[in-house]
Amino acid sequence: MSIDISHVTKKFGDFVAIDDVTLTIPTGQLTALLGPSGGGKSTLLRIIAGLDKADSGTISIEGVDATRLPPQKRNVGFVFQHYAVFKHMTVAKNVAFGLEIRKKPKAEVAERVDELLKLVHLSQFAHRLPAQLSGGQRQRMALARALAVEPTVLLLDEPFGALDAKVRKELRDWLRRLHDEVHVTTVFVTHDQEEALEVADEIVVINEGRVEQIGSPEELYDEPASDFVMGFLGEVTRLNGVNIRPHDIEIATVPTGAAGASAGYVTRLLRIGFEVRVTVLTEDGDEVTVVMTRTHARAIGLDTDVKVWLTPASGATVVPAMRAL
Ligand SMILES: Nc1ncnc2c1ncn2[C@@H]1O[C@H](COP(=O)(O)OP(=O)(O)OP(=O)(O)O)[C@@H](O)[C@H]1O
Repeated sequence: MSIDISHVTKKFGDFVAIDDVTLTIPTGQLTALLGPSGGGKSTLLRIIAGLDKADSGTISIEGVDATRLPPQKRNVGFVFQHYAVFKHMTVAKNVAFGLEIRKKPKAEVAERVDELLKLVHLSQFAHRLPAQLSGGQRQRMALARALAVEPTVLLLDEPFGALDAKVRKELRDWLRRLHDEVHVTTVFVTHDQEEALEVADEIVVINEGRVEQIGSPEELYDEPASDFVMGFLGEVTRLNGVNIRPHDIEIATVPTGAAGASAGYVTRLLRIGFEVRVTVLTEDGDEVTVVMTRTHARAIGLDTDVKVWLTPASGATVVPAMRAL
């Protein structure tokens, strides 16, 4: 069972926001939709939720054809970046809302709200108003509210986007742990590669309305299918017509005799903590970035204007360069 998206296309006027996307999102996993701004991630999430209608194609959720179902019949919970909370209701009432409109017995609602507030570590704030919570606490409340009705699928659109870096990181760890406890199929949109790499079981890279690659964080990082994916999931530099990660280049101050070594001169050395970022202008005219430890740079006597030889480290990920960096 899963979310099956088949040949979905969505246009806004002449603009193709989602271009014939076919994709299976596995049950019980945490899947990230990752890509640059405007790539179509939110549109695809809204189509899964039923908030937007695809022009063509089908969506099935856990074996049920949801293509024509309204959002409230899809059994999905959502959380958006700026979540609309009921400002005049306490945290507990906000979480209870979905259950109360479904006319669940009072005792059952109270029990479930208690359980959910515990899960999101907000029990002591049950009687506060949302305005008396921090941004991170408010997003946790939003998640409890979305989980209250036991959705089959939880959809999160940049849920931590508006929070500062430290709180984002805390919530990210927390979301991972929460997911390990409840295992509800979760799809979240992010443009932050670090967030996706840290949290997701599976990442779907979306660009210009199309799926560029699907895989685990390791697969995407180690075996990117294109220079776009490689560049989006980490830093890249260009050496001899291939894209390569700066820490995957070996640098020597004496000729190594290795086939395909590129000779050049160090033009800049920048020390950042324990790392050194070295810029090398090769004889072929490439400006290459190499990242290494300070100790290593010192040991080989690296400095500006020193002549060096660059080779890809063995086992380095390299992808033919197709477009400008
Ligand atoms: N209601 C709309 N009317 C017209 N164009 C739209 C509409 N909604 C989205 N678009 C366009 O569709 C494209 C995809 O938008 P979408 O919000 O899905 O991208 P995204 O990948 O989620 O980006 P972001 O990270 O910036 O939210 C964008 O170019 C956007 O301008």
